[in-house]
Amino acid sequence: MADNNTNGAGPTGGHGVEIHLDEVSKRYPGQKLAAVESVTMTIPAGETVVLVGPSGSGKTTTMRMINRLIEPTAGKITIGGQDVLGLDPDKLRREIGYAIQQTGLFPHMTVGENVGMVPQLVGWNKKRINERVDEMLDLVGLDPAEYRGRFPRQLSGGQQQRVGVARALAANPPVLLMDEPFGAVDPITRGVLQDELMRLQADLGKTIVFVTHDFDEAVKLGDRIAVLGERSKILQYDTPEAILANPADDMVAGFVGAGAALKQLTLRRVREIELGQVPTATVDEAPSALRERLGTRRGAIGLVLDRRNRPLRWATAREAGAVSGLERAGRPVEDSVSPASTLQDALEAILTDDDGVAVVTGSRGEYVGVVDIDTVMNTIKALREEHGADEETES
Ligand SMILES: Nc1ncnc2c1ncn2[C@@H]1O[C@H](COP(=O)(O)OP(=O)(O)OP(=O)(O)O)[C@@H](O)[C@H]1O
Repeated sequence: MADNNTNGAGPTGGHGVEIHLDEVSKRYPGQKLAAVESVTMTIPAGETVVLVGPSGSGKTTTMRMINRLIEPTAGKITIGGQDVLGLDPDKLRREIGYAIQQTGLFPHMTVGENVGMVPQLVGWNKKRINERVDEMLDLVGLDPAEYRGRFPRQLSGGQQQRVGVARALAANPPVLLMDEPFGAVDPITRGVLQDELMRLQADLGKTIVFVTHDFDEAVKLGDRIAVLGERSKILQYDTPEAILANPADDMVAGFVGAGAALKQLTLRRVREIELGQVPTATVDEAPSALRERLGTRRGAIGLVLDRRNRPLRWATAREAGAVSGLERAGRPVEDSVSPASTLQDALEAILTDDDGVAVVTGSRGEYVGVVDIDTVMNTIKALREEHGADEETES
C-alpha cells in the first residue's frame, strides 16, 4: 500500500510491507481498563504473524486497529512506513484485505459481486473486474463458471470461507488481516483451507496478521507467533519452533498446551536431519552378500533393493541366510517416508514398523536412508538446546 498499489496492483504488485505498532492502546468508552495496553510490535514484510491468546485478551481489537475498524486511543501504527492515522479510513480499508470468521459476505450479492466489490470501489473497469473475479475464484479452488453467479447461501461453509479469502485478495492488497477465518468450519475443511492459505502465501508473499485461539493453527501457519495475555500484553513473540522449544513463562507454556515436543516434530522435515544407513543388497545379489554386510551384530537389519534401488524387503542376517534368493528374504517394506515428510510422519512410520525404523525414499522411490527413534529424540533435544531451553532450567 505504501508505494504503488493504490488502484489495485498488477501481477507483481501487492507484495507485503512492514507493519509497525508503537505503544498502541485502546480503551473502549466507559471501560475502566484498557482492552489493549501499549502494544509495540513489528510485523515483518511478507511474513505471516499469528496473534494467539485467550478469549478477551484483545486480539481482535489489536488487529482491527491496523485497518482502523477500531480507532486507537493512543500510539502510532505504520504500514510500509505510512502513518495509518493520517490516511482516509475508507481508502485505507480498501487497501487492506480483511477476512473474518462470519465471512462478511453480502447475502444479496452474488459470489462474483462480492469478490469484485473492492476492485469496483477503487474504480477498475468491468472487464478487468470480471477477469480478476475469475482469477481469484480459481486461486481459492472454486470453478468460476459454476460459482460466480451463486449467492452465498448456496455455498457450504468452507466454500463461503474460500470466497471470503478471494474477496480479501481481490484488489491485491499488500496486507491481509484474517480474524479466525477458518473458525466456523469442520476440522478437516479447516486443515484443507490452512494448506491452501499456505500455498497461496508462498506465491503471494503478503504481510498477513492472523488471529486465532487455536495454538496448533498458529504453529502451522505462522512465521512468527505473538502469544498475548491480558490487555494484549505480549508474553512471547517468536518463531513457532522457539516458542515450542522454550516457552517464555508458565502462561505461555499453558497456552502451548500438552505435547509441545510432539508439535515440534510437525515443524521439521526429514530432509533437515541426518539420516541413518543400513546395509543393503540388490535382489540380484546372493543372500550371503547381505548376510556378510550385516555381520554378527544382534538384531541388525538390512534392506533388499530392487534393480532400481527401491526398497523391497527388510531382512536380518539370519533371514538372509535362510533363503536361496533375496527376493524372498525377511518381510516386505510396507511403508516409506519422503524427504519432504514431517518428523511427525516419520515418527508415525517408526512406531508402526516392527523394527522401529522408517525407510526414506527419494522422488523415484529409491532408497535414501533410514530414520529411527534415536534420531527423532536427538532432534528434539537439539531443538531445545538451540532455543536455550536447557540454559534456562539450569539457571
Ligand atoms: N465495543 C466494545 N466495547 C467495550 N468493550 C469491548 C468492545 N469490544 C471488545 N471489548 C472488550 O475488549 C476486550 C478485548 O476484546 P477482543 O474482542 O479484542 O478480544 P479477543 O482476544 O479478540 O477475544 P476473542 O478470542 O473472544 O474473540 C474484552 O474484554 C472485550 O470485552
